[in-house]
Amino acid sequence: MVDQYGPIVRLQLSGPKVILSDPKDLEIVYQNEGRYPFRPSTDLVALYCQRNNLPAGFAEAQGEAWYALRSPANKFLLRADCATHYLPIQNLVADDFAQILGESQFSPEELGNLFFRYASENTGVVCFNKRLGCLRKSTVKDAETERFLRAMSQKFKQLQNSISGKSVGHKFYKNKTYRLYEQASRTVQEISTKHLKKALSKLQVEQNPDNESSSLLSSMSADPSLTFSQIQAITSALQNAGTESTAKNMQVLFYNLAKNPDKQEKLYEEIHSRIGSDLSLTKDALAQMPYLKACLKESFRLIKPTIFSAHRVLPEDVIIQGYRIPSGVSMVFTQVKCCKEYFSEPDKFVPERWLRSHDTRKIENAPPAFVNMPFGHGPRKCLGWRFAEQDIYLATVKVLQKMKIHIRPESKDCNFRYLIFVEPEKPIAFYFTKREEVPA
Ligand code: HEM
Repeated sequence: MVDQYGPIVRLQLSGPKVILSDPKDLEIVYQNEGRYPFRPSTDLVALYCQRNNLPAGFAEAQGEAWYALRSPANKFLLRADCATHYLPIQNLVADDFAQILGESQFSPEELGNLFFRYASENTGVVCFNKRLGCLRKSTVKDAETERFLRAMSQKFKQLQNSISGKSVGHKFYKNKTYRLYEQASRTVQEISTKHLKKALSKLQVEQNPDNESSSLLSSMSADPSLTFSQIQAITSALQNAGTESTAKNMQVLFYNLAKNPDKQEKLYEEIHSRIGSDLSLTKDALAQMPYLKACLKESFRLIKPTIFSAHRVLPEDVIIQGYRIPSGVSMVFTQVKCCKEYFSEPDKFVPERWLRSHDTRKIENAPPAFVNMPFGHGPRKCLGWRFAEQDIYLATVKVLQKMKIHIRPESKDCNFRYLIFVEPEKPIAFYFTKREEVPA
């Protein structure tokens, strides 16, 4: 539609929606979003909260209710070192992930699940200060963790059904989609409440004032203004928003690296020159890996939008491309057009375009600021973006230290679709070979 109608498109989809694709227009939207940016929530989640007399979850809350959760979470999560604090334990998570990939052959579906387990283990570490065991071998799997993972997947599946139009009835009565979503949400809530209570009481026993702000949980538990249910709302949001999103975007990066073996090799050389084939990824090593960061940035650029739900509804009317858009109309961002305008060979995976020049320390022919916004922007920007990037860097580094990433011919031209997050239309058939082996 953007190709056919231009940078602004009006759609009638259960109310008017405007699709924007020019980064300059995105800038106008963000400049006018106000103190409490309004991102419409999915109706299934809103209905679940309403029908169960629950307050709106963090990602669904609006106005002051949203700010009351976001502001204490920001205290820790906007710190530059919030994610690097978890590097030692998350290196171990990534080691497990790489080891599993190297040990067996997996079907594309099993691989998709493995990415999800990796991301879930990492959010577990942040939310509960512990390993949940999502990557354990089948013989020693923890029954409760398995129940938790099944319930999390079920929540996403039903959310996708509701968004893709496969379910309409949930709006009017408790249909199958709604019932499955409700049941799964209750299971997730039950298990995560147990983990959270345990983690907080462990912190009280071990209380060490010097350490108070070292983890998200200790920083929140040291904040007297936060109640248990507020802490729970924040950790639930991190779990809901941080697993599928990371798992799916990580697959996109692996796909781009597999399709571009020369870039993969260049990345391997950077990794090898900094930490060899066995060492852990440290904050200092990460700071010296510009190509790794460029690869992720380029992967985000190629696939954007990374998630489909970063809409905005503005508090006042706004003029965009000469049209008055009334307040209350939902605006959706897609950035197809700007790719063609601002990047040479826009369909190619070229991480080099994000590297800074040695002399000027600037990116040559830098595109406008709002061209690549994988985590959104402004006060409502993704709360876990540092974690997301770190999780993906860790997995990529640990896998490439030992292996090469390939895709089987049936996945060579994979199409991606946008439901809640970007995802491959069919699970991607990756396979991995040890570095010393000759690829199949
Ligand atoms: C590659 C992975 C990820 C991508 C691409 C992504 C992207 C986004 C985007 C685009 C938004 C909407 C921002 C806006 O409306 O301006 C968002 C919101 C959010 N994300 Fe992420 N995200 C990722 C991973 C994570 C992780 C790992 C966490 C937590 C550990 C997380 C937590 C959140 C939360 C809590 C929100 C809601 C923020 C709010 O409403 O105030 N995300 N994410």
